[in-house]
Amino acid sequence: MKFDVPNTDSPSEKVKALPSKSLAKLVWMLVRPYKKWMVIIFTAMVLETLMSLATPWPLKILIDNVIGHHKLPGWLSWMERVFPGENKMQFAAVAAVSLIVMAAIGALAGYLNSYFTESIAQYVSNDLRRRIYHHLQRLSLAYYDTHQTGKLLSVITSDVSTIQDFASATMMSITVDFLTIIGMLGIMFYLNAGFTLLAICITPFLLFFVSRFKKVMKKATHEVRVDQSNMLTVMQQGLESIRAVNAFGRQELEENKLKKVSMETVGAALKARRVKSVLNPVITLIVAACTAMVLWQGTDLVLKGAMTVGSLTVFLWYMNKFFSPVQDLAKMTSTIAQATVALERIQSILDTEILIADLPGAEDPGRLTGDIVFEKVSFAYNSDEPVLKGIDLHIGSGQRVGICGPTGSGKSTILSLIARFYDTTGGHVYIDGKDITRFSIDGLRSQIAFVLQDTVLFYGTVRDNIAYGRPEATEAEIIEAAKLANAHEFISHMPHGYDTVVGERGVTLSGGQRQRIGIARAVVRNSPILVLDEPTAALDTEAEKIVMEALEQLMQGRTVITIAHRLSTIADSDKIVVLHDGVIAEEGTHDELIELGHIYAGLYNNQASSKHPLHKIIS
Ligand SMILES: Nc1ncnc2c1ncn2[C@@H]1O[C@H](COP(=O)(O)OP(=O)(O)OP(=O)(O)O)[C@@H](O)[C@H]1O
Repeated sequence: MKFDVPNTDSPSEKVKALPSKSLAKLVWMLVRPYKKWMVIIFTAMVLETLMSLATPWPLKILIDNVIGHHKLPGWLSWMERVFPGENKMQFAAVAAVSLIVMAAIGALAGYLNSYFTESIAQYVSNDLRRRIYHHLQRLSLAYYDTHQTGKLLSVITSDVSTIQDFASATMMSITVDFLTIIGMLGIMFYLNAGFTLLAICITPFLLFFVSRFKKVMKKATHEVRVDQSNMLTVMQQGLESIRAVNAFGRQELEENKLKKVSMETVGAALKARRVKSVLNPVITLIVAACTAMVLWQGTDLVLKGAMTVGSLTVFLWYMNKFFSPVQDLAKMTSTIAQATVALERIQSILDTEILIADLPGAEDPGRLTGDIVFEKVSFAYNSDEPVLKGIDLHIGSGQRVGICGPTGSGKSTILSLIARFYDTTGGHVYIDGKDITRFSIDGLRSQIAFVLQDTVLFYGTVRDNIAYGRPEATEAEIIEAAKLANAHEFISHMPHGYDTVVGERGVTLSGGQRQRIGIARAVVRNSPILVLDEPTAALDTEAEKIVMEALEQLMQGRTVITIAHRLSTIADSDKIVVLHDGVIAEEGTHDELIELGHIYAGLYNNQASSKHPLHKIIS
């Protein structure tokens, strides 16, 4: 069977509707594209319920009208016309056939029900995963300063799969159970109103139990999920840093960390289990007491001739079945609690405002020339600790500016502000005379290329890694970029050239080779502003020389801002800025600063003679 899948290919459209105000709204947003399927599912559920409700009636007819001697009820009098005479086995045959027909209709409805429910569950979890990831991709870096990746991963994987299970299994049975309860109550009233009231009287007690336990379950479930996330974080960090763990021989420490969080998860899960285990026996006892009452009183009625044996049998069947959906609903308390907690955790991510967002009317800047002005710029990661204090700086287009200063003086922070990884807490940054907050973020960042201390290689081919700077780059552009970056030669010697897979579990590259791929990536991006954050700091002299040659090619015709501890790297810059404690302590060309004979001069001379990195000397 093949059905059209609703087109939900553009999560960005939906994400615009966020933040979602309530869980119900979030659920509705998720299932809305599948309205047609929901109608099919609901119809199938009603049919399935009707067939299940009708199941005991052939038995009643057999007991009362075939084996017993009661007259057929009015609505079955047509059977006497169709099968005249005393051959009651024909009635039995009709009852038997009707059982099969009902089972067949029920089975078909069940098939449609689970087919579409499973489909919705799969598509909804796909939408949800993509929606969360889409949102995470656009959250400000400040969000990641306070949220661990392991916890976010656990939401995208475990919480989404909890919702999927809930949507495919639990939601369906809850609806069927509700429909069954309503249908049964109607028929039971028809059979014996008194007994039915007995069942109804007990229901509020059951619901009271269920709701009391639901609260406890939800709390326990929440604890379990938090502990599971912690566990994932510990494992992720332990495995990610496996080299450091081995180098320091701290395997046991890492195992103990896992042991601790793992035991906490077990503890929280056991708390939930205690609550869950009490619930079922209580309900089973109540149900048994109720059934015993009907059995006792019902037999009395049958003996007095006030009720037929068939009716009592059917009533008991319903009674038993009536409590089973109620019992199911109670059992589902924990599943519902898990789904609610999962949705809440998902919603807490989706409701996080994208801290750095396009302002209304933000425009694509087009090709910038790269004239950058910092005007009284202040910044603090935490409101009480300013990192930059009133920075005034002009970097002309095509200029090369070097920034140096002791560790923690705010050098990288200045670069982050240019690309709007963070927004200034005071003052403004202008590029080409326009406040950068008036540019669209994507447009602004497309004008900046970064080469950082350590180039991250993504799992994929060398070609893809270079094209990461601009996916539409042609093969010729990629090779040209690699040549400019002094990378073509070593790439050509790799087992599959540009098709060699690198990154995690791919071919391992040396630091210098990685940097040259990073430079090729920046060349391909071809943006007017180039940001170099200690691109050669991790390299030995030989590798540094090759990378510097490549960088020289890359810097041609661009505005370049370089952070360096090794002052020789920035000595020939058009301007050198010395940052100290969040303020610009000195500014000028190398010669001017040497002549000034102050901080820079002292450091340069010291470094030249002792080769000590700047930060060690200053701090
Ligand atoms: N994401 C962050 N959250 C909170 N504080 C931060 C964050 N990043 C940096 N800082 C703090 O801001 C200050 C400036 O950091 P920054 O990375 O800009 O310095 P830097 O001069 O580039 O240092 P380094 O030379 O070591 O790279 C430091 O005190 C640092 O601890």
